[in-house]
Amino acid sequence: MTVSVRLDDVHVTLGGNHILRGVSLDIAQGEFVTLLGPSGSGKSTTLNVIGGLTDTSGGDVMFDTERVNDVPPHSRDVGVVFQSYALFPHLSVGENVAFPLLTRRRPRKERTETALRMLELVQLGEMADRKVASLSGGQRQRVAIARALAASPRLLLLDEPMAALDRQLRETMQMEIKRLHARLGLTTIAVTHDQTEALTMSDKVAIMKDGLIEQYGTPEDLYHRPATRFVATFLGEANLVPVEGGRLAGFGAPYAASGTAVLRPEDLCLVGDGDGGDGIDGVLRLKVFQGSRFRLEVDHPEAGTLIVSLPPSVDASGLTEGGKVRIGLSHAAPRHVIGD
Ligand SMILES: Nc1ncnc2c1ncn2[C@@H]1O[C@H](COP(=O)(O)OP(=O)(O)OP(=O)(O)O)[C@@H](O)[C@H]1O
Repeated sequence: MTVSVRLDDVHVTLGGNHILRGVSLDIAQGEFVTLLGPSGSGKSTTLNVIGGLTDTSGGDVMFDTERVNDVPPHSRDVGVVFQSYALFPHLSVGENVAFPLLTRRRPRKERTETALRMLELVQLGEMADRKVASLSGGQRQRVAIARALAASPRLLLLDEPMAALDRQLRETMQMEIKRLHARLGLTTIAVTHDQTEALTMSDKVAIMKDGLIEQYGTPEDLYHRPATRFVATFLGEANLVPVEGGRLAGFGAPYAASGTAVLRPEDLCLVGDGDGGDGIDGVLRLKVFQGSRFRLEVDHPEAGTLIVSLPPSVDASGLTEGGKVRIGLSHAAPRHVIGD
């Protein structure tokens, strides 16, 4: 059975430094949650607190209704995959996967059968007898996941599991881990500093900054309704445009609240000459074709430098750097404002 996890006002002090300063987090049974944030924000420390590798100096760590602060790591039933994979190079793939069962003194037959089942789960069923040293990075990562799952943990923790892989392999593995999660329904908590990875894999994302959770929600929530400037700019590209007197600076569009409007590049569009006056004239500073979109940077005296995303099918041949470009708000643009 998998568990729900709750952190309630968790504090951690290491080497005299206050590293976690009151982290609270609610993770439902079967959810995939990612801790995302810049280097040093406390992501790994939070994961280690959940796994029992780091002691708390305050607050509660709950698995379902059980307080686990004083439960040692090996008694928490947690599977962990580290960035380094930490596999044993002198053992075969199958022996690596079976290792957690060996330490639990399970009989040989059960160890071999479970290892094979776990390897099939990560599509390495044929590789049980191979030496770890002969595997690619992506295969090693799968072995590490199979090993973490072998002892039927109640919870899976992934600490930057994709960091050592190249980009293409990382994207493949993100989808594989997501499929595996959908199949097993095991509560999973991952750490990453890669925002695309967080958005791709997670039911919910916790954005961390300076030992605190800045915002916790679904990827859509965080992207469309960031609570702070930090979240708006950390997760994807954002245009932060002032709203003064109920009007969006430059554009003049009416807004219900004052503060700073968050406009994603895809919330802006080109306005043609025939579309009437609903647009602002800016100067095109940069035009880049990125395959899935054109990315424009447009300077406007009141709205600032705006990043605009256009579909790749748009005829952009008439847009020249240094020339004038008229842009407006797309119909679907949300009117989201953050207070200052
Ligand atoms: N054992 C320790 N003693 C003292 N300070 C520590 C210790 N472990 C971590 N820290 C500090 O705690 C802070 C948070 O570290 P943590 O590893 O949790 O951050 P992170 O968000 O996972 O960063 P990264 O993405 O770089 O791994 C950092 O400033 C780090 O230097």
